Amino acid sequence: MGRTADQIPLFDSLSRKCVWVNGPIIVGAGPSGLAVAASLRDRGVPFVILERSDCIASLWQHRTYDRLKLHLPKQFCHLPRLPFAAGDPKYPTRKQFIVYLESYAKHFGISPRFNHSVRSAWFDETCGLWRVRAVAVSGSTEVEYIGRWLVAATGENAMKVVPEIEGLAEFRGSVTHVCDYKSGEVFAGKRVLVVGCGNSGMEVSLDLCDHSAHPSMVVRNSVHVLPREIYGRSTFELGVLLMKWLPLWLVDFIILLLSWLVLGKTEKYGLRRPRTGPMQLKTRHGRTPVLDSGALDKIKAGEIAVVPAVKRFFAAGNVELVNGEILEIDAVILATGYRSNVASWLQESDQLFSKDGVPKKPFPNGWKGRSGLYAVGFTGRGLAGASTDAVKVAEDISEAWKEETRQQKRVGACHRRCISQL
Ligand SMILES: Cc1cc2nc3c(=O)[nH]c(=O)nc-3n(C[C@H](O)[C@H](O)[C@H](O)COP(=O)(O)OP(=O)(O)OC[C@H]3O[C@@H](n4cnc5c(N)ncnc54)[C@H](O)[C@@H]3O)c2cc1C
Ligand SMILES: NC(=O)C1=CN([C@@H]2O[C@H](COP(=O)(O)OP(=O)(O)OC[C@H]3O[C@@H](n4cnc5c(N)ncnc54)[C@H](OP(=O)(O)O)[C@@H]3O)[C@@H](O)[C@H]2O)C=CC1
Ligand SMILES: O=C(O)C(=O)Cc1c[nH]c2ccccc12
Repeated sequence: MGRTADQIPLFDSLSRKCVWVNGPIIVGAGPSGLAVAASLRDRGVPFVILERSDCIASLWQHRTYDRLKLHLPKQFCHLPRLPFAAGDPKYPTRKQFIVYLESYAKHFGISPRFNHSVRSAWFDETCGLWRVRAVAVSGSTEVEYIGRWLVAATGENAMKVVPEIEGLAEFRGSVTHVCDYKSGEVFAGKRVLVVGCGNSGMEVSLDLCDHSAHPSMVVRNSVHVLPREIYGRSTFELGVLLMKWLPLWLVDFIILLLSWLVLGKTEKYGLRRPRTGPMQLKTRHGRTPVLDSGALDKIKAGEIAVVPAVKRFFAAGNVELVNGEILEIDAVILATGYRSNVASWLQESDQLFSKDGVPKKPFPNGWKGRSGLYAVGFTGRGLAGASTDAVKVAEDISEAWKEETRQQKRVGACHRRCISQL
């Protein structure tokens, strides 16, 4: 591991090492971690990024399916200070997005410490510093990073949600969470139950159809399905534009009217709409509407069956639904969502985060805690929300870092806080 003057090992033992970081410690090298790092680099502030995986943007590299594309136009998905290449399409593919993020990291000279899984982080009142313990995934080494600022950038998708459904553990066929799904190829000819009808459940069901599998999709609740584009214009872009002039309820009214013209009544196909409009649900509750990329046509054609909630699975390979119907199935794909893991590693007394691992204060106020704690990318607003957070966090840390650096220079070049030994 390379050492720079900003990261000085304080003491080494066989299994534990202490590293002083003259700048923020960023946890997570996804788009949020990269965005805040780039914004800090721009302001001349040093940092360390700790990443549990072996690459940047591990969600996109290891935990997404082959056919995935950004579902918002690229101008809403780029990170601060570096837009997508002009040659990239309006909706970059997963691969193009990864290439963009790799070049982003290279452009800003960002080299995260990979295979470093943060297990705990707490603020040590005695020295006024954050103490962040990471385990090097390859071996038994534990490294403690110590610094004045901590940025949580581990994302809203750090852990898969696996529901507890009776009989699921005994079910004889394959059970996969969508984060391990790559393509429908391996399911050709199989009857597959897709649990969940968010963007993942809908697109995986479509992918299964395209690979000659037979999906049934569980829809247990209401859901907003919108066309990805309305008459050639991104629905999201239209929503953002209208929101500049009109109240949210009116924006929703217009979007729902246009969606009805393009898609027809989704209720006819078992996709009941929530009472609250799609943009209100997204901005107030973080519930993303489905931006349809072709699944609805397959539902209309009967190639994707919409079914109600699951009551229980049977070991023999069938499933009972809440309406009493029994389906024979070969495999289950859980498209049941994700959650934050912040509560599992961050101990904080001032409670920037709720017990669910997301900031308590709603956007745009959830980015700053006390004692040098920050959050980037927990806004429920995708990549644009992460970029907004990142710029604010970098500005704030940069001011504090410059002030501390000036003070240190005044006191003497080598002045450093006293750090207790482990
Ligand atoms: C399938 C999918 C598609 C999406 N598509 C879009 C889209 O088109 N447009 C849009 O705006 N948003 C989209 N989103 C929203 C999504 O939130 C962003 O795309 C984005 O990846 C979030 O970036 P992030 O850095 O906050 O989190 P992540 O990308 O999840 O990155 C967090 C990083 O932190 C690391 N990490 C976690 N815990 C630890 C730990 N304890 N120690 C060290 N490292 C840790 C992880 O390994 C990961 O690399 C999508 C989400 C999903 C799941
Ligand atoms: N760029 C793109 O094209 C894509 C973007 N994404 C994004 O990734 C994020 C995650 O999306 P996604 O993976 O779809 O997760 P979501 O959290 O959006 O959806 C989870 C789905 O699972 C359902 N569910 C959860 N538990 C159960 C259960 N026990 N029984 C039945 N249904 C259940 C939920 O239903 P309920 O509403 O009733 O809780 C919901 O329909 C979103 O922000 C999404 O926009 C995802 C895929 C593609
Ligand atoms: O894909 C996601 O998770 C997003 O959060 C992107 C997004 C932000 N605001 C929206 C409004 C409607 C549809 C998608 C999004």
